[in-house]
Amino acid sequence: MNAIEVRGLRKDYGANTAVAGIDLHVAQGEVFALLGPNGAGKTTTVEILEGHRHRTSGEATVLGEDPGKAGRHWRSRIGIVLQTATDSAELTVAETVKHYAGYYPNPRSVTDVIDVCGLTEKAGARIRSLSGGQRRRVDVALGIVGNPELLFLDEPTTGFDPQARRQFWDLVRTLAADGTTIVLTTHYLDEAEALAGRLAVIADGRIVAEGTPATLGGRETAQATVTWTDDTGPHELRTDDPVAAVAALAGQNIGGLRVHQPTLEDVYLDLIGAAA
Ligand SMILES: Nc1ncnc2c1ncn2[C@@H]1O[C@H](COP(=O)(O)OP(=O)(O)OP(=O)(O)O)[C@@H](O)[C@H]1O
Repeated sequence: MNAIEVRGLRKDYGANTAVAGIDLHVAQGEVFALLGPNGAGKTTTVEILEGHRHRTSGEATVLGEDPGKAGRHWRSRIGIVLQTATDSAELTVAETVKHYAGYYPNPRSVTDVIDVCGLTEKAGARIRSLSGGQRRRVDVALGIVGNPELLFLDEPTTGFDPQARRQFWDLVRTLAADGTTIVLTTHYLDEAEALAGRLAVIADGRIVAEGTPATLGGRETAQATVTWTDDTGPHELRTDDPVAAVAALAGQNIGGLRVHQPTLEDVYLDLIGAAA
């Protein structure tokens, strides 16, 4: 059974359509990323799946239940890390995590959660004394302390330094290896590429492409660009066969040889541009 099944999902705010009929599924144990520009409908979609917003129409099943009707037990099986940070500023990190653990029937060990989120040194520090990135880690700790089967991460690494981002990626991989299904929204293409098994791009409330990071938008068959310079000047060649193009240059007096395969970001920007 899939962790998430969505058919024809739609959300209107008055005359404004935020989600315009989305079909998607997320398999159990999968890391699935939702990409898209500001206002595309990612948060609305995810909040409907979390049971925090009502849909206008369409069908949604999350862990076997309709998120619009599911109750407390269902909620305890889901972890959520929202964009907005927690604010229990006077409590310490350990107190906050312990407090949240109390809401769940089957919580993880508070010490383990603090450790896996890289907060051990800050366990006794008050939340208000933490940096932005450290607070974000507390948000993640609160999202996973209930030992969720399904974890929603909404732009989880915004404000992280590069090292913290890598550590967070390791944490997501650890959770995924334990069998947690993860739905990630992000604006970082490298993050989606590093973590997601599959991803979908939303623009204007619709899914405009879906695939693996390697195949999204025809990336694996897209042309490469070979550039080089010789004594007549710079050259650029778009080709399906960059190996043959480079081989043809062997033995010639050239410099600055480069082969550029489209990155996930190139493909994404093309998709978004085409949808606009
Ligand atoms: N409560 C609301 N009332 C009216 N319109 C809303 C409401 N929430 C979202 N919208 C509109 O729905 C659309 C989709 O918003 P949403 O927050 O889902 O986008 P997003 O893809 O998550 O964007 P971002 O990357 O900026 O977080 C936007 O046009 C937004 O203005």
